[in-house]
Amino acid sequence: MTATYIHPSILSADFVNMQAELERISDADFVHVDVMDNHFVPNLTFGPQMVARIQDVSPVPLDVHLMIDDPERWAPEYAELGAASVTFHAEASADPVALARRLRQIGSAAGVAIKPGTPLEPYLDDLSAFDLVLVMTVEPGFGGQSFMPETMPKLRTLAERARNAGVELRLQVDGGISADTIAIAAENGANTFVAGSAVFGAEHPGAMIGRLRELAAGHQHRPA
Ligand SMILES: O=C(CO)[C@H](O)[C@H](O)COP(=O)(O)O
Ligand SMILES: [Fe+2]
Repeated sequence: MTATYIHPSILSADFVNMQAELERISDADFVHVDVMDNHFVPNLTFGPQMVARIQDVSPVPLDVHLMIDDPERWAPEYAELGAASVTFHAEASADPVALARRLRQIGSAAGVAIKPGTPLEPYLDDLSAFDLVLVMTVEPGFGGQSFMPETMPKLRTLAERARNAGVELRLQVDGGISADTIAIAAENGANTFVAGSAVFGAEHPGAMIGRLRELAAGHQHRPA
């Protein structure tokens, strides 16, 4: 059975009590850290200094999601501060393959993200350049939005292309993932699940992480 990974998004955490919030999700595989610059998306979170402090105190490794312009300028900083994976948006990058190579050289896993309306085709021949592909299941910018099922064919195509090419990829979904939607994403090929409001809004985040993991594992993608 392929591993499934649950990444709570701290976008839905209490920013003033970040260390305590990180402790609440210590059962997770990774913590998903949304960096927004108010240019690439109409929202603003934090930058490298805050992420470095999160890296210092987090009980689980960091999965950084950069929703920023000019990732060539900034993404390497997040790899250098020790993030386990750094994912930048294809729409914002001048050369996604070159940037992924740089991130790997620094020592982090390299991820590329695409918005719901962005076609997959330009990247399908370069899958081996990446460790992770993030298919956004909402328009990036805000937590608490509804899952967009129309993104699922892209995920399925990606899963099939990666398998046919023999490329081991983490296929990540982000946006609207909950106990109601995780099964459909798993069935369509996702193995790495970001969940913000579903985890931090739960009475017991650890129990919700366990439940999401079980649901994902029980609905794994079956190749056609
Ligand atoms: O990248 C993001 C938004 O752009 C967040 O990771 C995502 O929205 C998580 O929040 P939720 O699970 O509540 O949808
Ligand atoms: Fe995210």
